[in-house]
Amino acid sequence: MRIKKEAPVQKNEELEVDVIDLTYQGMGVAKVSDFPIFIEDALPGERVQVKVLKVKKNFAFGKLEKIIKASPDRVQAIDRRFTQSGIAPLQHLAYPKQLEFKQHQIKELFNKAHLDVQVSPTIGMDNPSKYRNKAQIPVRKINGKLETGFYRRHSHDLIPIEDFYIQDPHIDEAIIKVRDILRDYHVSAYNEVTHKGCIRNIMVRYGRATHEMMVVLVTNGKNLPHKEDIIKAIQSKLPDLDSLIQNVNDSHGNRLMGDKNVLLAGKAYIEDELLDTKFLISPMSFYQVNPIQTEKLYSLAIDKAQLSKDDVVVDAYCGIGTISLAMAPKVKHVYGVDVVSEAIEDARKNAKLNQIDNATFVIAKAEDQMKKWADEGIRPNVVVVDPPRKGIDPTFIESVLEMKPERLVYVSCNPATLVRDCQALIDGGYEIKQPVQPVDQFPQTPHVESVTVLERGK
Ligand SMILES: C[S@@+](CC[C@H](N)C(=O)[O-])C[C@H]1O[C@@H](n2cnc3c(N)ncnc32)[C@H](O)[C@@H]1O
Repeated sequence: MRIKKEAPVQKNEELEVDVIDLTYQGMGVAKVSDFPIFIEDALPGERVQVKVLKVKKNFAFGKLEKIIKASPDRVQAIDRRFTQSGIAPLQHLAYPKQLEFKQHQIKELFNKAHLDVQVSPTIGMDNPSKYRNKAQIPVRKINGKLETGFYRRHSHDLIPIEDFYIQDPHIDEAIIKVRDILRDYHVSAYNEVTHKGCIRNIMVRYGRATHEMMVVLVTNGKNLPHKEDIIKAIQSKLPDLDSLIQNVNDSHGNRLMGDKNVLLAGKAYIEDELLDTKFLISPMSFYQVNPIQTEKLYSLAIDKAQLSKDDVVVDAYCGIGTISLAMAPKVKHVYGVDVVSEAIEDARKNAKLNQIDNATFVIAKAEDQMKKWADEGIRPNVVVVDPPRKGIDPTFIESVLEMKPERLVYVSCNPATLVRDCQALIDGGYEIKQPVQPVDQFPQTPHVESVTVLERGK
């Protein structure tokens, strides 16, 4: 007979504990008889008083009530709401320590997989705030008023916020202006319980190099009351706005954007520049959110690819062709693939915009297209991957092993899937000889970006 094990802590219990670690989500970890308690805002080395909020089978969540002994790495938090909303959950950790935490996280995951891989110190920012070039801000009604802000973590309760701390201030300013116009015209905010109300969220993109700006009003259905007046008011309050778009999203659930875009004013895209290359960016296309660090990240990826004039490169998960087009002038041909059709349409336009004629872009799942290219006999010397958090598909790895590129440059935003995929590539004969290089794309948050080079063994 199995005996049900009791958790050693109970809901609402008050405890004094030592914080021993930080989770990959940036929460402090304490243990009571080996049972982990995750505590927001607590740092390793601290002794804290916590109140147990929730007890699950294998762990509990605790609320930090009092810091009894503070870590020397603790700094004054800018605003409690940035932790509550998850905008900047590491704001209380000194920036150099955030960089160490990110390096350590990657190292630990490789160690756990018994892979002997070196990890270099994280490349950080001189000014680790106000860096984001994109915001997607939820809109809700609070106390009868349309508000913009961010959700409390693990909930859909909106906390009104005007200064988002990690976003370019031009974006914060635009959101306040648009919010006030929507209030003036009594446009309703979306209510996800009743599925009624008009504005679901406001997306803003800002080109750091070009200062071009796009505002997207995401609406629950086609109707946008007082459309013409709102367009005029936005143009008057944001005279330099380059693109105003309505995105229709009448889906139930958490999808941020719908499939249909209606151009309200200006262009259907904005332009920006990275590494002396120009890019058109449509509302649905992925574009890295920290342009200063992106240049460092891509320069590293390009250097580490050791490109030469006769090389054929595959850039998988290529988005609007950022890496492909920065590499194209150095090689014979680049093949890019992405599953989002708008991104590939942008990539093709971006090739023309930069007078690049040695890049081919395909709309497909990377795993399907790699197999097709392998079957067609395409044999790249270098494969670059920059996948979403879930990493690369096993069938993609099979095609890499068939194509036998000399190098695979892996740009990763999730060290857990990076390590899993590296393991599969190492099993297939690849080696990691150079240290993995983390680059801090998301200061004040626990997100970790890195570049790893896998070389084909002899
Ligand atoms: C992290 S972004 C990288 C984009 C680009 N390399 C850049 O830096 O701008 C990941 C990209 O993968 C694409 N994507 C997601 N799943 C995919 C799949 N199965 N096959 C191809 N592309 C995919 C997304 O559309 C997105 O553009």
